[in-house]
Amino acid sequence: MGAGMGGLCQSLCRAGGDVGAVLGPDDGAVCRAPPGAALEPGDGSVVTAAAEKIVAGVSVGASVQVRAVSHAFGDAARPLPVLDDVSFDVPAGETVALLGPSGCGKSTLLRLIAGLDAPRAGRIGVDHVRVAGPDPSRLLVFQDPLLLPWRTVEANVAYGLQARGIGGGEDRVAQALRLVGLADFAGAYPHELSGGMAQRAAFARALVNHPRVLLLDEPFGKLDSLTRMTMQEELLALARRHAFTTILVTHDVEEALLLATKILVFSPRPARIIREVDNGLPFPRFRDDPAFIARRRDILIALGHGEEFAR
Ligand SMILES: Nc1ncnc2c1ncn2[C@@H]1O[C@H](COP(=O)(O)OP(=O)(O)OP(=O)(O)O)[C@@H](O)[C@H]1O
Repeated sequence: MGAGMGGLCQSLCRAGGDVGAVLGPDDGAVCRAPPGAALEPGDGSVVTAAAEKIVAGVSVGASVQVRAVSHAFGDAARPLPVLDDVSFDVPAGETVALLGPSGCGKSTLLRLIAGLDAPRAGRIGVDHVRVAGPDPSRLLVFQDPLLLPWRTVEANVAYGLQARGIGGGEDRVAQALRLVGLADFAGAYPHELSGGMAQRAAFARALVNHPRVLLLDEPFGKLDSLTRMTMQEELLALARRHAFTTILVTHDVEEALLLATKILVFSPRPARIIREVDNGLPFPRFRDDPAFIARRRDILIALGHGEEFAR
């Protein structure tokens, strides 16, 4: 993704806010209004302001509000509580990392922000507008690239646009492939790609939709450590240059510290935020920086690791 990323900010950035209720500042109240219902006046102005910025070419990510979100699977007789009163904000253009034990509820939270499921309690907003369902401005990228094996890279990336009936997609597809450094592999099939290239294609498939919020669920989890480092650097460059908002689920504390401006540490299921780390380390960040090491130790201890493993 390093090459060819310049000059694409305008194309990546467009209005894509949901039409729904407005979320206010940290009121934390459990939402009883149906999705799409206005909770407070003034919703239109937020979207309009964002659209104006985008037209002016400044643009970019959307802010995300998570307010008193609780969620459970199962039914009333046998509920499986997964999220417990989770609240946080992600300012537009920033990267927040979610860390926590396996099975605590991180992916569930991403799915709720994506609008694939509705929280049982609480509210989620994008630019203070309530999330009422999935939207191409908020996209998930998974650990597994999930490419369609019978389609070329280009056709995989174009798939979402075609499904939505968006014409003139060729330029957008070419742009997205350039952005992730796969321009020369547009005609390749997934089986001809390395793991890293396949994951780049998955990123291109998201970027072609001009997302304002990228939801990344352990996106580098299956890559070897060197490819992983390269992809981390490339994601960082991409996110910083284009300023989309990123919410990253990872098990890798160093990855969180390298990429995120804020790190949220969750308890075992049902996930509660047990530690919030403001990661104001300047870029470029170095793993051997004493401040980096201190934060790493702090987070590992919050995750329940003993002193000897936290060093
Ligand atoms: N659709 C579902 N129906 C029932 N239970 C589910 C569903 N999705 C997830 N769960 C359960 O919810 C809990 C949280 O799952 P989730 O995938 O959100 O955890 P996670 O923190 O992302 O885990 P990991 O880090 O291992 O990926 C788990 O106990 C899981 O079995």
